[in-house]
Amino acid sequence: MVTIDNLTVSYRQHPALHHINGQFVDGALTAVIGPNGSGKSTLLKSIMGLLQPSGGQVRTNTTRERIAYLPQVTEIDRSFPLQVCDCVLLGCWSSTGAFGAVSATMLARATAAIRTVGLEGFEHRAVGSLSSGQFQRVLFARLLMQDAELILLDEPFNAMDSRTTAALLDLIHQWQTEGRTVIAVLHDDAQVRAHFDHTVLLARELVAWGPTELVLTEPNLQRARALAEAWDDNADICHADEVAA
Ligand SMILES: Nc1ncnc2c1ncn2[C@@H]1O[C@H](COP(=O)(O)OP(=O)(O)OP(=O)(O)O)[C@@H](O)[C@H]1O
Repeated sequence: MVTIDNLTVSYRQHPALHHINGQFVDGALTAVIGPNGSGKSTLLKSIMGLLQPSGGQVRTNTTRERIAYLPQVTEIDRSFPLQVCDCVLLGCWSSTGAFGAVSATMLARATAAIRTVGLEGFEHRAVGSLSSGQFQRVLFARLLMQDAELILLDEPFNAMDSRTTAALLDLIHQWQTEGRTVIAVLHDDAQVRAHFDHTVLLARELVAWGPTELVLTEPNLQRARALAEAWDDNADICHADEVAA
């Protein structure tokens, strides 16, 4: 469903991803891991089409409407006055449109999604009044509404307690049984080993991609750390991969 083809993505001509190649397994749970600044979020944003490659391409055989993307919680502004139920209903935005009416069926689905993530009774709470764990559950309920084939999650368990993490991991496994493809940026190796069959290990370049037990080896992890430490953020700009004007 998603093929990465010699992908280079740069910010101000400094590559955050450099000549990445690989294919995500359809219907699998794949973790994307690597040291800080290794290009994990950049990969997800590139798959979502939010960033323009400076070289290569991302190929997906699904439509944009069937891809769901959950950014890092720090990138989401929840200061606007929105109730939990309305926030969850935004998940079916592609079928209602910006000003479309919400049908009784959609409302029932939203209520069911809120129940599934353990937030029954919170339907009319303002999202700004929720704890970060409760808000993450709301965002997962919104993902449930989207009925996506491909789900991209950027550090979904960051700062979540173990109960919330376990509940959200259950949902991710449920998505897998429904045949959905999940790609998640994660930091916890033990969690990846326990729950994700496939792993992509990045350090701006690709260190390893394949079955988790073959990727998360000490030599691979050491190589990723060494590459990250050797990286110079103030290096000269890279002209080699400039997009032809
Ligand atoms: N909008 C931007 N403008 C300039 N540089 C950026 C931008 N976004 C990311 N970068 C840089 O690109 C590199 C890769 O960033 P990215 O966020 O993809 O890494 P990451 O692996 O997700 O990091 P982390 O684990 O810390 O979240 C970093 O050096 C980062 O500073």
